[in-house]
Amino acid sequence: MKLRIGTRKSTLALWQANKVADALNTQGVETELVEIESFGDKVQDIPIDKLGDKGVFTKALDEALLAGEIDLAVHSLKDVPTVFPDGLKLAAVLERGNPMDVLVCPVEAPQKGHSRVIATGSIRRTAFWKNRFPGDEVVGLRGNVPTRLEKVDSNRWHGAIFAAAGLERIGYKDRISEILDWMIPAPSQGIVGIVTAEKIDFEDVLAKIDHKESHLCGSIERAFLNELEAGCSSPVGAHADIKNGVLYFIGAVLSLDGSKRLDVEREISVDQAVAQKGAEWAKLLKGEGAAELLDHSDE
Ligand SMILES: NCc1[nH]cc(CCC(=O)O)c1CC(=O)O
Repeated sequence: MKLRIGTRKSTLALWQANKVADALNTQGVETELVEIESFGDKVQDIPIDKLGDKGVFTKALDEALLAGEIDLAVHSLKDVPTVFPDGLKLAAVLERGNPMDVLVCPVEAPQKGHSRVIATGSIRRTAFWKNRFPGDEVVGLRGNVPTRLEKVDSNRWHGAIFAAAGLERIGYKDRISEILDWMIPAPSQGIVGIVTAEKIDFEDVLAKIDHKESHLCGSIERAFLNELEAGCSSPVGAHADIKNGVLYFIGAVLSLDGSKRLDVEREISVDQAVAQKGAEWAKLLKGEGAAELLDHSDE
């Protein structure tokens, strides 16, 4: 058996696909990488949230799975919509990397100006930043990780926000200026996910490489996002973490401008933790008006 692993072509995507290949090879399974370009990679100059449909990074790989051209697709799980197309599923995840958001400052001192300028293409990061620093200006930023790093240096903004995992994976750990430990990460940030067809004959080998705790945390965070009918470009943060048999969860929904914010924080025993808990906790925020906050986010 030789499994065909579908991946996007960015350095980060290839690192993640190779990580899955290594895990499978360790189980004695041969693999081959199939590189596929996604819509989100082709169109680099339009903000992510303006590209339309959910799944701008996943659709081309979904289609290849459904057409039987690949056996599995590897994604940053945070880019994967919470609802799968018919016939596909999240089959396994690797152990989570660093889930945090971080600030990268330019190599040369930032430009002087009236207010600090922070760059990010993410609606969630913008809302969290504005919530904490309402006086700062936030400007858009797109492209893959190396492109975004070049832009920070050439524009000399005060900083730009990145996922720590993305930087660490492709050798830019030393560019991290500050860990934003107050910012709640995107649901599933730092998790590599493996998507397959619903029915496959290599379920047993995926079960062996699946990291159960990361899978559980990611599923709870995704259920939280799904219950809010929100996606990866919504001002929603969620993070679950397991320590000594206890699962700690924090989640928040913000208004686009960061001026309003609803939070939920819970601790439960891992024995009681199921994906559905995320939906339960999202319902608590809906009861406080989360849906209305998000409604205004689509404009
Ligand atoms: N939206 C792009 C994206 N998708 C996954 C990662 C990083 C890896 C991860 O979070 O798992 C990144 C880069 C970033 O947000 O800076």
